Amino acid sequence: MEQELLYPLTNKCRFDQKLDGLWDFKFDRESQGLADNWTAKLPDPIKMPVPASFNDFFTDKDSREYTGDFWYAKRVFVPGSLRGKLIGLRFGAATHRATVYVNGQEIRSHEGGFLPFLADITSAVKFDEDNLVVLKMNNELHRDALPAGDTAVLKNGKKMVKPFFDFYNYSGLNRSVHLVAMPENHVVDYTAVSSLGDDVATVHYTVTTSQSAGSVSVTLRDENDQIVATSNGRSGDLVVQHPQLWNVRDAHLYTLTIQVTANDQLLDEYSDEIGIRTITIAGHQIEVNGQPVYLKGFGRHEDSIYAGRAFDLNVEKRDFELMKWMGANSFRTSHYPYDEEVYRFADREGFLIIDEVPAVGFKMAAASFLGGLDQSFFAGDWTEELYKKHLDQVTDMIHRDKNHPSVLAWSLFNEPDTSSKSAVPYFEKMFAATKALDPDQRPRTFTLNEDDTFDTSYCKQFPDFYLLNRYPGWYHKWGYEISDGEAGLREELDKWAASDIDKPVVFSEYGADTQPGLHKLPSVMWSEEYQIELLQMFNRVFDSYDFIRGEQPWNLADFQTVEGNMRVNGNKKGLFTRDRQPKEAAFYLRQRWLDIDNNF
Ligand SMILES: CCC[C@@H]1NC[C@@H](O)[C@H](O)[C@H]1C(=O)O
Repeated sequence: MEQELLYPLTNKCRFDQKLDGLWDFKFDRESQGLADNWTAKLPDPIKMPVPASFNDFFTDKDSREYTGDFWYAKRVFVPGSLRGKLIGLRFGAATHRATVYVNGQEIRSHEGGFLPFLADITSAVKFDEDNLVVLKMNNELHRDALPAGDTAVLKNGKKMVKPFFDFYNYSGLNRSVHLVAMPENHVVDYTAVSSLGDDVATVHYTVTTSQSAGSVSVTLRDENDQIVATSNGRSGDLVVQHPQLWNVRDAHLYTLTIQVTANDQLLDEYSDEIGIRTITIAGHQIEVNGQPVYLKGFGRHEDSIYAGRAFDLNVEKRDFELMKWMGANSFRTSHYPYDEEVYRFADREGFLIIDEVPAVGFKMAAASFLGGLDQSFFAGDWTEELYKKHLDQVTDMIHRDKNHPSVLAWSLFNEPDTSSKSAVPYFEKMFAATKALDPDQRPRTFTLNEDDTFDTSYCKQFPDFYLLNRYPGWYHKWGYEISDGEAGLREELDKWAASDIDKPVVFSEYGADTQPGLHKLPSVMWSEEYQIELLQMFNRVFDSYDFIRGEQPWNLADFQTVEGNMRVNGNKKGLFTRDRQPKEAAFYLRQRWLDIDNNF
């Protein structure tokens, strides 16, 4: 569990320099790098872009599919003007695990490929010189790690991942690396939680500093840079008269500035943008500022050609323009926390985010799709170790993202196997352990997969609202049989309706693989016409039940998956192609969403 997760910035007290660009890179097929002292020098390295997944740059399959240890190295100059500060390297994401060395000294390790971590290198750094930064990384999948899978050893001795999920195991330094410097006595973390009155808002804040010395003052400025509230102390209330509330697709942000001073000297300053809003679940309504909202959006992936899972500001900008064009107002960070820049986009654009940890593949049946076993995942002997990593990553996700107004809810699993009682103890522990992590007490949930229905799931008691992943018309009752698919879906929803459950239901996945440009009249599966027919079926069902409060088809865009006889170079359920151009269904769904008000 990380202590330092604040987003890096440069100001009169702090220094932040991105180390994006070409790093030295080398596979370590024999896992000999440590023994051969690669922490001092990578022998015969190649150049590798950062941020990027290494996989798709290569022209040979052994390199693209490489599984095991691999190394990065870069010489980093540290200016002498930073002397006396904490010097750190902040990694946005190292997928899936890394150990950091500086000038040959081991600094720290980190497990989890989708959340940041800070390596404090103060003790190892040489000022006004180049410093050798080296990472030893590994991208194997295991049942006791997130995301879940296996790593096989082929007869030729080469390793191969066997994911229990379908997105490609893109690996590497997928997000930016920053050289940062902060005062020894600095702001480590802050929280800001809003409550609303009659034309007034109160932002209750807390500030954590690395040392108890010094006094803290907090200022809040509006969009015209006018001070609207101030307070002193490491916790307190900022009272804002006539607040400009953050609303869905009508975002207003404030700048919160924290200063730490001693003897009239400024020790540290940290600023961030926050939104004044509340999130509540009221019966079967999801409410923002007490107003019901209807979620229109997507499951997504951080995925694009060339750099794989790398965060790419250009792709993110295009994705937001597409989502706005569609009339969307939300998305799920399926199936892992995204780069921080994504949440800042959503804060500015007024999008709601369901923030998800990579607790995906917790279902052996998924593995059986890939030739695995078919048993209850949570009966496995790996769950104790898995739980520790899972809780660690939920804790860090909430710690990192808790101050974003865009974050609506936390998704603690994607499609876990809850059709066996063996899941219940794990869920009881996880939901109990995470209840108090979010100062804003946002709802917690998980997606119920195809096999975990109203009748078969043993874990319906846990989520604050429901996310349903349902695939009639694609994975079963497909093609001409889709009418039975609709009937079956209605039968299940009738049970939800007849039950005493009074919580919102959001459809978080549904869709059909669609080959762009494939047309057939009458339709056939994989045709553009069929994708529209499937969406029309689901929309008829959504419009029949008032407790359905959101629709997020799978996926915004086509994305890369493992090879398989059910995949045509990736998952094609996108409403847009992988190069972000619309399929016919995008025009159909856009028309529907433009007619549905955000507060419907
Ligand atoms: C029936 C499971 C559907 C599955 N759900 C998780 C997503 O990550 C996959 O892409 C999606 C699919 O297979 O299209």
